Amino acid sequence: METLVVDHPLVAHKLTALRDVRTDSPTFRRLADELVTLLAYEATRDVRVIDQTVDTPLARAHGVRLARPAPLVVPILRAGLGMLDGMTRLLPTAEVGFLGMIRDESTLKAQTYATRLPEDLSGRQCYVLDPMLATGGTLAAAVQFLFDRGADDVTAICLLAAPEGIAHMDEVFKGSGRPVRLVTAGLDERLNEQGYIMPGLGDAGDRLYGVV
Ligand SMILES: O=P(O)(O)OC[C@H]1O[C@H](OP(=O)(O)OP(=O)(O)O)[C@H](O)[C@@H]1O
Ligand SMILES: O=c1cc[nH]c(=O)[nH]1
Ligand SMILES: [Mg+2]
Repeated sequence: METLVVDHPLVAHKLTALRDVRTDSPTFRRLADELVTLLAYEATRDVRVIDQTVDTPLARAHGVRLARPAPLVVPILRAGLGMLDGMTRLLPTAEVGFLGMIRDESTLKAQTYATRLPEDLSGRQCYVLDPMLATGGTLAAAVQFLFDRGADDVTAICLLAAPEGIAHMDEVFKGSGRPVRLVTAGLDERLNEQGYIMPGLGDAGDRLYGVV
């Protein structure tokens, strides 16, 4: 998987604050929101545009506008919802589809419990939002779901990733002929025995929305 770890002091500063066990839920939400906007700037570098001219008060200028169909942003519930506003602030004309997925904490297998997306995703650029790429089971299932509906261009935006998750994505999608990109604020060392990213930031969904 083509992976970009965004190397920027503001991203590193916000990620450090996000990791801090003392960061409360309102602050965690704000930091996740700010971080995704910075990551989205890099993740949308290849967003499709078409030429357009515009009349300034002085003359005609050549520019671009976003191509159609509009990009599709797909937050993975629940934790990915914490990244949606930051993403659509940068890409206000994007459409939004929803995938509800949960990882069984004993088997670490991902289960899909909700889907609300267009049936046909041919020709759509898709941006998957999920703060954590741990074993990669969740992201692999999400990307496969989008491919099955015809998407051929998928970029995942994650706040943190583990090497095991990236390796899993490489394994699942190698030779698929459909490239998957990852843009992340940090690539951590490893997973622990419970499948948590180390040093990580804990359970992103719980830190955003409370322990369930
Ligand atoms: O790479 P994986 O090993 O599959 O783990 C990552 C997934 O786990 C977390 O979701 P969780 O299952 O905790 O659901 P939640 O967002 O409702 O908290 C996280 O937001 C990812 O979706
Ligand atoms: O570290 C992890 C791994 C999976 N899900 C999380 O929220 N955090
Ligand atoms: Mg969770």
